Amino acid sequence: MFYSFDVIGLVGFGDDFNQLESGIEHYAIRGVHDQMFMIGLLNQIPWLSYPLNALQPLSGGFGLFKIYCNNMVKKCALRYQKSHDDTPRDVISWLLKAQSENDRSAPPTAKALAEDGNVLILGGSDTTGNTLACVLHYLVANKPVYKKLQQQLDDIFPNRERSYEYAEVRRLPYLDAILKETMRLKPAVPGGQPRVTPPEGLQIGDTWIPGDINVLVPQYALQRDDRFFHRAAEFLPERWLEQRGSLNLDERAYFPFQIGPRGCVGKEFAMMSMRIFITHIAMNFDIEFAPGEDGSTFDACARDYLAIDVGPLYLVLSERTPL
Ligand code: HEM
Repeated sequence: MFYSFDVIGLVGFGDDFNQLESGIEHYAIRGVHDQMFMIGLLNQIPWLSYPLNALQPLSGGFGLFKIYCNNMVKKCALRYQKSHDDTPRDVISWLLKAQSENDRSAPPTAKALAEDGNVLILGGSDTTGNTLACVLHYLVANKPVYKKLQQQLDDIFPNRERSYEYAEVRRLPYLDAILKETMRLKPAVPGGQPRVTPPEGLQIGDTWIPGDINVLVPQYALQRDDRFFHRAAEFLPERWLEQRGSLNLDERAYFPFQIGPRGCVGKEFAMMSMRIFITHIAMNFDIEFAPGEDGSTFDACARDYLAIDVGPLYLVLSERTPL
């Protein structure tokens, strides 16, 4: 979790949350986590979030998070004003550049830019962090899968870290199959996001939905449905490889990043960040459940707080012997 927040802080603002280094959860992130229940609830009642957000004392820890992000956006603006860098190294500075060039993709106001800062950190952190925790859980619970991944990495990188190249990792189908299968069973946004039907209403198959109605299509339910995925409850990375035809009955029911114009803008970045994390762990460490841990509570207790919320998972990592 610390990893994903630090990475998105760097990519978003050019400044990380220093969590990996300090080992301490940043106060702004703790603010978000303390209010996950409320964030999940308000996702179902969107109109209520506007007055609550406007009243700073009611928005509590989440308010602190927003203040922190707004300050980071201002810091980026000062830095950009000084440098007018043509090739900035963080997303907010790219948006500032777009604003200064009157590009049509630029956020129209300072408030919109600040909102982009919040959404970027929220969208790019717990999603990736919780998915990675789920990947580790499935890998430890499915030893042969982990061993096979380690073997493939050893074959490609005979000198491990010294020969590591992301371009090779990107071309590793088995790794992507593991990530895809994890996101099928534990999608980071499990309950879907609300959409409004067009004013004239919508006919879907035999079902008529009137206009201006909030609808949700929950990834979690569809991606575990036996009508679309044979042996849907099982973790089977092979379903994305050699057994694709026999195990995946209808892949249109798979959409962990959503689809369409409001789908995840960070999809490629998320995949890259997760590939890098998992491959470094697998190359360098063997993993076991910690004494007293069997992963069952972690597996059973994931909750839908807009992003998936997973409990603690206690693992022991031991350094692998050199090749
Ligand atoms: C495993 C990782 C991730 C998953 C599964 C995921 C999933 C999603 C989903 C399902 C949505 C659509 C929400 C909706 O329907 O309204 C979304 C939106 C978004 N995601 Fe991701 N995401 C991930 C990582 C990231 C990362 C790393 C970033 C940033 C670099 C990011 C940035 C965003 C943003 C900004 C939006 C809002 C897009 C908009 O409203 O137009 N996401 N994500």
